Amino acid sequence: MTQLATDVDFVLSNGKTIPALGLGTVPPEDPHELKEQVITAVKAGYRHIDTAWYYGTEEYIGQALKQLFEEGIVKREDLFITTKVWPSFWRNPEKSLDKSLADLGLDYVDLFLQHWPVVLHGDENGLPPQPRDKDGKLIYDDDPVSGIKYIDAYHSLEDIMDNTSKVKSIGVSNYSIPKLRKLLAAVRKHKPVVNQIEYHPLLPQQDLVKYCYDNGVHISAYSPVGSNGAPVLKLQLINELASKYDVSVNEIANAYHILQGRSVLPRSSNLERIKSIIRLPNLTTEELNALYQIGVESPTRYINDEWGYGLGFKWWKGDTLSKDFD
Ligand SMILES: NC(=O)C1=CN([C@@H]2O[C@H](COP(=O)(O)OP(=O)(O)OC[C@H]3O[C@@H](n4cnc5c(N)ncnc54)[C@H](OP(=O)(O)O)[C@@H]3O)[C@@H](O)[C@H]2O)C=CC1
Ligand SMILES: O=C1O[C@H](CO)[C@@H](O)[C@@H]1O
Repeated sequence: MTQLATDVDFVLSNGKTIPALGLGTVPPEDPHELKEQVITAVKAGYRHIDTAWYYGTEEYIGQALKQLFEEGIVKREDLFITTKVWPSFWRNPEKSLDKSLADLGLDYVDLFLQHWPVVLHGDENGLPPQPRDKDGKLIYDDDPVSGIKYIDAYHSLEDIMDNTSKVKSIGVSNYSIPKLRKLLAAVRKHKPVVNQIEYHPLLPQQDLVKYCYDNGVHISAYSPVGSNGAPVLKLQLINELASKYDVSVNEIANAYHILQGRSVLPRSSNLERIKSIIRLPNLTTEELNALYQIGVESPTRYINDEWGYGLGFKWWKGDTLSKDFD
């Protein structure tokens, strides 16, 4: 019998567990749809929801959670909820967290992530999320290459861990090896337990994954099918494996991560899809390696946001900074 992805958990470096399959919540055109997506996912067995202040979807997730708790479908402690602080809110991550908690209707999150190792010039409410000068250029609060204020922002997450009960664990997202190296050297007490990054067969980045593994940082893979348009699902090998194991292409894309110890965060507006992509086919080591090899020749990153320039990632479209950035 095929195992279920919803039955798999991983242990983080602080001893807490993270469910392998998490629902992504980047907003669809109509963010109200998130409520039904979350209810559908939890009823199908998902226990992990990935969100962020930046997505503007937390109030709809909160409505779903309220209903699920009231109906007795799950209890708060059954779920693993992640939220994130956006770069423009870097001066006061606790305020960002408080807004997220209020919208989610929760008194704690399981994981609070620094969304990017970048500091943007927002006001005390993190607005605007993308501050720009009159020429349309992003306004940073430091130089994106040499500045280390992103580490100050991480220290604020450590303070929240120490002084409140609003988070169970803290971590990071979109950290490259050079950024992570600097952060790990500067951590006061609470190492990041997770690095959430784009990862799929068209974007192999074993060096970053190995660095995280060696340092006890769990990888959560975002955009597992390559985001909008789902380019990963068009790969011939993914389709062949789906036929061989009699599962959907999405389940192969998820299994690629889960079988290698990474949690994975698929998103869908299609309720049938959310429900049906929970099987975990037992791919062989050779098949996992073959999936990895697909992108080695010409890797493609689909989340190439401007604030990712110069962070030391390989293959960032439009990034003119040196690959040897440190
Ligand atoms: N930390 C970070 O900076 C980031 C975190 N994330 C997190 O990761 C989550 C997932 O990443 P995301 O970029 O949203 O996208 P995904 O890689 O999960 O792709 C979702 C898209 O793929 C489509 N899709 C999925 N399956 C199929 C299929 N079988 N056929 C056709 N289309 C399909 C979906 O369409 P449909 O709706 O029709 O199913 C949707 O448009 C996010 O929602 C967010 O929670 C994402 C980006 C950055
Ligand atoms: O989490 C995120 O989602 C958006 C778009 O997918 C990206 O900018 C951000 O990091």
